[in-house]
Amino acid sequence: MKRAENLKESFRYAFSGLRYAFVTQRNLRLHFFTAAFVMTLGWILNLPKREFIVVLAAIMVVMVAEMLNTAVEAVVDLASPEIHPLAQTAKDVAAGAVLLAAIGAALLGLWVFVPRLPSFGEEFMVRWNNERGVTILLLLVLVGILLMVIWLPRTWHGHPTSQDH
Ligand SMILES: Nc1ncnc2c1ncn2[C@@H]1O[C@H](COP(=O)(O)OP(=O)(O)OP(=O)(O)O)[C@@H](O)[C@H]1O
Repeated sequence: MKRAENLKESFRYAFSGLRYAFVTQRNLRLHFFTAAFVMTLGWILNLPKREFIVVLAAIMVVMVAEMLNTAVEAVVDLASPEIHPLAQTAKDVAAGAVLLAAIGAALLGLWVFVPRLPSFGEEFMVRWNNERGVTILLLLVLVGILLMVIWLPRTWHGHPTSQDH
């Protein structure tokens, strides 16, 4: 069995896992783009700090659930490559956890953002007039993430089991 020799190695393996999940899991990439979009929207709408933190926590819960789901899928495929009812249970329950987290985050997002959307145009103009540089930078970052979400999987073959799901 391969073991991490020190803290640096542990981080390297952890980052490798993050990269693997990001590159191979379409849903995780979608969550990542949604997170960037929601945070930009929150910044434009001048969301109070406390609400920003709650939104951020919900985003993290969804992403962590998606990564654990990916780990469960890999372990199940290793332990039971053939069809088995328990393998199905494990994968379905893990997928259900992601769904639950995503529904919670979506409801929370609606609750926080919908009442503020009517003032979007006004708030955007305030940001645009006072902080044009940051606004343009954030919009460019969003486009960059979108391009990365679309193109990254085609350029990375760094893991023996990497394939787009
Ligand atoms: N070994 C197995 N035995 C029985 N059912 C399985 C098995 N592997 C997968 N399934 C069923 O197929 C579904 C899809 O499994 P799969 O491994 O393709 O996940 P996936 O669609 O790639 O998930 P994701 O989109 O999150 O990556 C599972 O939820 C489960 O119901």
